[in-house]
Amino acid sequence: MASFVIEGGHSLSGDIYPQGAKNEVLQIICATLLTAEEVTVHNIPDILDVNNLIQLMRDMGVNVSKKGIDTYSFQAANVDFAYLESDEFLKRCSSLRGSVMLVGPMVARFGKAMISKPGGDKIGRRRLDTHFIGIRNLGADFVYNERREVYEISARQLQGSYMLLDEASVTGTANIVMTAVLAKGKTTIYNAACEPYIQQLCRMLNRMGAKIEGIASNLLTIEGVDELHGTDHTILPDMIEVGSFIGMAAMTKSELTIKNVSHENLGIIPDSFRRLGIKMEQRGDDIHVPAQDTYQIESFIDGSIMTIADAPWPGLTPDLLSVLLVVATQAKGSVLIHQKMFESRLFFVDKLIDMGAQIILCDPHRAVVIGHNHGFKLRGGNMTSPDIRAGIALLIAAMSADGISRIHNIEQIDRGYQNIEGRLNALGARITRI
Ligand SMILES: CC(=O)N[C@H]1[C@@H](OP(=O)(O)OP(=O)(O)OC[C@H]2O[C@@H](n3ccc(=O)[nH]c3=O)[C@H](O)[C@@H]2O)O[C@H](CO)[C@@H](O)[C@@H]1O
Ligand SMILES: C=C(OP(=O)(O)O)C(=O)O
Repeated sequence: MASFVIEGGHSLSGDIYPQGAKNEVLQIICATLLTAEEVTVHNIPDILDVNNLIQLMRDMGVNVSKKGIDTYSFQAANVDFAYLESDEFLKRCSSLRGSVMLVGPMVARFGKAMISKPGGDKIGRRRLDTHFIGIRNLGADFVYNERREVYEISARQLQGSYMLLDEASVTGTANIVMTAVLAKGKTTIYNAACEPYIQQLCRMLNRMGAKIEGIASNLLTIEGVDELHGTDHTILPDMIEVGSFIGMAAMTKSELTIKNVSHENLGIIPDSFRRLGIKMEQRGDDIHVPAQDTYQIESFIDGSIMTIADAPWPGLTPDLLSVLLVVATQAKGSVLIHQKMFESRLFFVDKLIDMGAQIILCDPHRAVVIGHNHGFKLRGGNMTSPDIRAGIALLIAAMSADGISRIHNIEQIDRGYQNIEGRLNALGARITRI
């Protein structure tokens, strides 16, 4: 288990480029299984989850070539079915959440797939009902193999269907879309997730020959086609990284320019930070955050205390609530952070409380933060990162704190943030990996 040692109290300054979006690239790589032709993907981040998925694709028999610093091509002319039956495959799948999205493309193109419990953050229950029900609606059979603790999925002829999803699941929608593109006839998915990740996936599939309408809405219509072709695709900048950098700048009183953010795909993210009083300016496609001595949390128009809550897109992504929470600890004023989707994502606040933050954890979903207005600095601490976004939030806390902090289990951060210490040290941070 690697750790970061952080010397707090240093401001940052300069330009930072967000990496490609982790949650988009996981979908896109899985989708390359839908064609025997070559698919080239640009702006792939060099992060643990993605590298694990690329290795998994290679082990499955996909021809993967590195074409440039962040460009890979994938050609799934053949897939090694013996490997898919192996314990090794199932073990690898259980190390990352994104592996669940292999099911849709495998069933659609080859008529069979296997799935064990996928990995990812341990942030509460993460059910797969939406995936299973949706893919079953298209005609696939799921059989549970008790001995191996896996589902074996098979389909002879997938048939398009109407479905109303029980929730707007991001990976669930991606999986169903990837199954439906090769099913016979028309599929309608209502209450579909519509994050930029899904929009990007649908646009790429259309370039491959799929017929998807309703992109960016929660009503997708898919006319099945017989086969798909190769294409080129560029991953969007990671909106969660963009938000993390906005919060980091405010918390460490830094002046940062976040470059090439793809503003039109950030949705409500910049405004959510503005509600905490953080000033920022859009300059072309960059976001400039000036150094700020203070930022004051807004109240609602009726004067009541601000609530920041997650919601399915175009609502606020749950993946930024940990960062917003940590940033609020040094704001002026109070805010209720309401994490509606996940039930174990707020427990990391104990560590912030140890560092001197004023937070009341009301229940597993809600925390009230009373900001210090920079009047009292957090104290450096010794902590373990429980999940990827708590990890980056703790890193931000440590960078703003007095003294030295240690964060253990930083593999959680490495899952989704590329060379984070190198990029932040170049701006003035003092972070050492040990
Ligand atoms: C690899 C990947 O892409 N992971 C992302 C994906 O995970 P993932 O696709 O696994 O998450 P889902 O969208 O399925 O659901 C996330 C959680 O929210 C709950 N839920 C979801 C929709 C809804 O309308 N109501 C509701 O309560 C679900 O029960 C679940 O507990 O989307 C999550 C929600 O944006 C993000 O946190 C993850 O980073
Ligand atoms: C929860 C996340 O990732 P995963 O779904 O891969 O666990 C995340 O990216 O914040």
